[in-house]
Amino acid sequence: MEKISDVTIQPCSSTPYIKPLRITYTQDGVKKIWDAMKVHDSVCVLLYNKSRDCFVFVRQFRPAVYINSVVTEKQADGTETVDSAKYPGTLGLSYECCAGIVDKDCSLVEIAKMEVLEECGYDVPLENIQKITSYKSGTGVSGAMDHLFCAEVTDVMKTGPGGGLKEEGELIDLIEIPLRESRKWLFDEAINKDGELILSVLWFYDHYGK
Ligand SMILES: Nc1nc(=O)c2ncn([C@@H]3O[C@H](COP(=O)(O)OP(=O)(O)O[C@H]4O[C@H](CO)[C@@H](O)[C@H](O)[C@H]4O)[C@@H](O)[C@H]3O)c2[nH]1
Ligand SMILES: [Mg+2]
Repeated sequence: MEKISDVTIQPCSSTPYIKPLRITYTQDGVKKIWDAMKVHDSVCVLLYNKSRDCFVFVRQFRPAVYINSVVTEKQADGTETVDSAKYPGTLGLSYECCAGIVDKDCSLVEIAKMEVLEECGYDVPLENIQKITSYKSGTGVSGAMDHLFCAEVTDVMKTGPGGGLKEEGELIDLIEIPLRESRKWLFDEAINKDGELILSVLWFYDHYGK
């Protein structure tokens, strides 16, 4: 099983955000091919606002969520289109913890702090940010590391509007979910959520005995 050799990695095409690759290798004497992706590692921060006993999440339009929620139509020139009258943009809205890619030369917790300020407008002291865990995500396709944190904030720490970096085209809504309503909300399958949000909130219940 673990006898891997002759590994090669070849690019298909590449962007600053993702790099699709074809990997060939020999496993237990059998030649194999696997198509995968290099992506950035990421940090993800569960925000709990103590002043109002609520979680603070972000809501964004995620193109990847959208195109995987609709039926596409193949055009004569080979492109695919989506009938947006039939499939509204709401299908691509996703609720997530504040999160960002690890693309700066500073510590993970410092990146977490920056993302909280950029996306949610809270200036949270580093000592209020605690590590939950790190794990491999998307193991079939990317296998990047996700580093999960939890930050306790108060209304006093809210120094800006959040909403993401306008110069990078980010458009982010802040959504507050009261702790007392969160269990039902967490398992409402009609609401698109990232798995790291569910994991972080379950950790919160366990850690704080809620
Ligand atoms: N991906 C991408 N493709 C583009 O074509 C593309 N074009 C521009 N961009 C820019 O990249 C930046 C990405 O923003 P973040 O650093 O905040 O990262 P997120 O997209 O929020 O992703 C995080 O949160 C997700 C949900 O929890 C997790 O799944 C990820 O692992 C986790 O990293 C933005 O400035 C965006 O304008 C693209 N980004
Ligand atoms: Mg983000």
